[in-house]
Amino acid sequence: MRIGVLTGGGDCPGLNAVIRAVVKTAVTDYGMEVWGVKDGYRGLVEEELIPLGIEQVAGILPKGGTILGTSNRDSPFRYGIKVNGQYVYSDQSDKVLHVIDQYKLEALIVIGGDGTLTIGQKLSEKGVNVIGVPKTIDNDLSATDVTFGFDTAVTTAVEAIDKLHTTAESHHRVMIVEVMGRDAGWIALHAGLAGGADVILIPEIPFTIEAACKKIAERNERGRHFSIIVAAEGAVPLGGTPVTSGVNEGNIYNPLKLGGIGKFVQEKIVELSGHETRVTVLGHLQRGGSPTPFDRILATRYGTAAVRALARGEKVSMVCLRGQDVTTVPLIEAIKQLKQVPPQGDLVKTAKSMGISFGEPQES
Ligand SMILES: Nc1ncnc2c1ncn2[C@@H]1O[C@H](COP(=O)(O)OP(=O)(O)OP(=O)(O)O)[C@@H](O)[C@H]1O
Ligand SMILES: O=P(O)(O)OC[C@H]1O[C@](O)(CO)[C@@H](O)[C@@H]1O
Ligand SMILES: [Mg+2]
Repeated sequence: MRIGVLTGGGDCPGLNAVIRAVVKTAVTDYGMEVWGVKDGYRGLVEEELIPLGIEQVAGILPKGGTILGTSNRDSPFRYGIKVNGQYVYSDQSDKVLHVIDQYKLEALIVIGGDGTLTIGQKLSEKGVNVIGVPKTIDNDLSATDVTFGFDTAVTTAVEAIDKLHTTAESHHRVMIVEVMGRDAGWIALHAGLAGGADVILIPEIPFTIEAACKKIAERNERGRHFSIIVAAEGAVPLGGTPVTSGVNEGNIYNPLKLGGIGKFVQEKIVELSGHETRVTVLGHLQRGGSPTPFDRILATRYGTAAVRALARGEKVSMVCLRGQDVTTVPLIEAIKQLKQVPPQGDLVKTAKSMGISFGEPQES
């Protein structure tokens, strides 16, 4: 059996661990041949594929990023090419089928988030066998308990919060940490809880500055003249819209580049309370670096499970973690709905018991 593997969407730590596990399992356990597709679906349209053997994946387990490259723009169903500085779009999915045929690939393993997996589903409807592997630092895929990359991103954010704590305390400042999380506040919630934040702002719970300032004032009264606010980039002020920093050219599904919520909150806090405030935007630091042991293991389990699923004849599914077990779900189930933080869920309740404010209007 010959299979292809690609990585799509934003990169994250653990992609290489999946690629390694796919190749080692496919080659050693099943005698399969593996082809790596360069830069996500772009490589299938442009016919950029490389053979992947044991040698090619040696030493990549701890390496961040992806040896195959990735793209969070290229979809075969709406493929953009720049002509005279302007993107011109066309459906290149038949070209992709042709390339798959030419390389005699019997299946694709697509490692990505909701977008990459949705494209995988659409290709499967054209007859391609597709096994998805759920990746994203945002942890926003509902069919799995966890996506790989999330644990590393949270670890990076917690390290930053710990460091900001000491300087916040020394200078009696409010420190705002802006973390990623476009539609879901999982990184902010986990990092805020683990880092002992005072205020956590997430897309799922609209906030008011008044409530955040009340928390800061309460702390001041107790002699705690500093506070830590963790804000997800997609957090929304009550009655407002997310703060954006530009456009993602040619991306109709994610047309707006998020960013700037930290600065927005800073200006409002200074306006309302006069408290000295600083902002740190973690940005793509959260997507870089070596995966944590948890992510290395999860990614390895996902990679081996994806190959095993193909070997036992599965045609369109996604590997996922359910409790202690790695299993599979139909791919269509995996992309139905994003997983957001339940505002009444245990994690939010726990955070509230720790005195953490979510900036809810009733708090002010
Ligand atoms: N609902 C959708 N249907 C078809 N294509 C989509 C959809 N959503 C996104 N895409 C396309 O899928 C590609 C990858 O999407 P995206 O950049 O969101 O990455 P992803 O795989 O979802 O990972 P992540 O969002 O975690 O970075 C892009 O070309 C995007 O335009
Ligand atoms: O790399 P880009 O295009 O700036 O994408 C950033 C987006 O990707 C993500 O990291 C998801 O992969 C989001 O959290 C963030 O909004
Ligand atoms: Mg996406």
